[in-house]
Amino acid sequence: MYNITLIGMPGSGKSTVGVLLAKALGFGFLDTDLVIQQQEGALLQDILDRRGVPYFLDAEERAVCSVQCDHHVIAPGGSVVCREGAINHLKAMGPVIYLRVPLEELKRRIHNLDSRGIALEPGQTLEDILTIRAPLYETYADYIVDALPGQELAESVAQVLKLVSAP
Ligand SMILES: Nc1ncnc2c1ncn2[C@@H]1O[C@H](COP(=O)(O)OP(=O)(O)O)[C@@H](O)[C@H]1O
Ligand SMILES: O=C(O)C1=C[C@@H](OP(=O)(O)O)[C@@H](O)[C@H](O)C1
Ligand SMILES: [Mg+2]
Repeated sequence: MYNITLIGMPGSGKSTVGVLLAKALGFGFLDTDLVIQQQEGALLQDILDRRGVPYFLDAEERAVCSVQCDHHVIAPGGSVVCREGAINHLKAMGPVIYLRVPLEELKRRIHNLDSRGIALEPGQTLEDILTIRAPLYETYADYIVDALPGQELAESVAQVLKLVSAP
């Protein structure tokens, strides 16, 4: 079994880079946000608004742990590192790559913080969750790819491609 998982903050490019990476490698692509929505029968933001963050994270863990695939690029939500069972399931499936993007660049990229389905407790900011999650992303990553502010998407894809091979 060989899959590649991209982790990182919302807006770091897991979904956008992931699908291009899969295309370049001839792999399948799986965005686990879509699995959550289908399993829960609701949109991400609706789950968060109606059930709260802990329920959402548990639902994400259930969805991620239900994934069984081979030769796929997997793009989980940024919150996947908040549940050990979820991130460990992905780690067992192949290498994990952290797309590390500076806070200012994340803020430039995200225009819909309140509707995008981010697991923010009331009053929490993007900076707050970056502070909590950065050490988790670094701990769980097999490789880290740094994106410079303003870096072209194609360059981010090329950086990841250099790290992975297609056995
Ligand atoms: N170098 C880059 N790498 C990845 N995404 C980029 C880059 N530059 C700009 N973007 C934009 O940032 C956004 C990343 O969003 P997305 O792929 O949904 O991230 P995630 O799935 O990690 O939340 C997209 O709108 C993408 O076009
Ligand atoms: O970081 C977060 O709290 C979340 C980010 C979203 O995904 P992206 O990281 O793809 O934006 C969302 O769907 C996820 O499950 C919760
Ligand atoms: Mg995504």
